[in-house]
Amino acid sequence: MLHRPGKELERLTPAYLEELLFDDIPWLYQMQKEHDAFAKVMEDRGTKVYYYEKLLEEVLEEEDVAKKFIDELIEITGEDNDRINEEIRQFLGGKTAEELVEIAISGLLKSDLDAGLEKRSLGDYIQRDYPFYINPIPNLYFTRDPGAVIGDGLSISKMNTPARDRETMFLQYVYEYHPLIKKEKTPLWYDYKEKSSIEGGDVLVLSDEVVAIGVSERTSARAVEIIAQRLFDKAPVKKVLAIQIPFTRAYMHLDTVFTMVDHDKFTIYPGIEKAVKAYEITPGKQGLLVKEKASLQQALQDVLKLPSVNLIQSGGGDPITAAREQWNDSTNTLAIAPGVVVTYNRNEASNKTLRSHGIEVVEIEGSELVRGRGGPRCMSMPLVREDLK
Ligand SMILES: NC(=[NH2+])NCCC[C@H](N)C(=O)O
Repeated sequence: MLHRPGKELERLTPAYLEELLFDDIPWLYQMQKEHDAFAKVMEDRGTKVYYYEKLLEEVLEEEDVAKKFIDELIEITGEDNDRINEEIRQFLGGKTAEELVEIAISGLLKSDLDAGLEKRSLGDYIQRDYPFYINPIPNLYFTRDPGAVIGDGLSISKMNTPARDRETMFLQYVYEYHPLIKKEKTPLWYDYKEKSSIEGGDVLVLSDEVVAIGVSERTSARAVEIIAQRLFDKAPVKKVLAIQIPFTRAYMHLDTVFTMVDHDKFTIYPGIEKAVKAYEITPGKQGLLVKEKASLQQALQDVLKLPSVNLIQSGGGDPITAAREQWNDSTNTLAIAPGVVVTYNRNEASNKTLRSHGIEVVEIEGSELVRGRGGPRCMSMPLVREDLK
């Protein structure tokens, strides 16, 4: 599942970059071209691509669902002013499903609504100096993060920052109402209304029995415990590998520094190797058993029952190149088959290293896409994985 970047990106201004988790403003026209090419690369390899916005639109064709959606949208984005909320409700109620989705993603400008509104209450006169009633959500094209399919179930993330909350609410609607997801057969591993945060960029399904989860700036140790217990109870998952990485913006999720590229090969940003800690979690008689492992490499060998694993360092051996390319998502590879990954073409040294280890590297252009700080893996959410055994 992908989301084609849209008007929400054009609502970024320097004043709101940080709050909206961006470092720069992309050029939308070019970005969409890059994104279309990304989708095509996957389709050419036999992947069926669904678009988040389309699925949501299909769900909102149903009048009752749209009504509930509008109520919830107002509840989570809402103003502290009942009359304005009522105006927003009326305004959104008159929109088609397609228009509603567009507003829910790209936001609602005060100026779109305010014309003709007569000021009555104190709250009408005094408002926060902010252009939106509903925020744009420019991070939606990182579909990896609001959820993760693990086994035959779905985890809907509790995001760490308010800037991304609404993305998970969309996923909840798709889960709840879209026939593509057979809800009765799809257990929910995590719910976006829970307290402890977990984001999909930290969830790496390593096999049908092993899931690695990053403990990071975005995902808490507590969330890992909660989801691990549920997976042990109801999924075929037997082991969870918790991988602790430094809590910092440059690598907000595990998949910005570490991804799986083949059955026994991983790529890792060398700048974090010393700081990484790995813990093996298994079900015990009274709760979870947690064991600290000697190294990440050892941990991977053990949990995957492999005689050896290869950690391929990104950046081609030079620390400056590695750090620069990590910032541009060299390590955020998307494996579309064992030993075949999609990456940005700009990360020349890292791509070359992957190739020298026998990995097939499918390059895409990403000069605009990269500005949101995410690569091919962040920009995709696998719904169904083939059985590779
Ligand atoms: N899976 C990922 N690494 N996603 C990257 C998300 C980047 C996004 N701007 C954020 O900070 O949330």
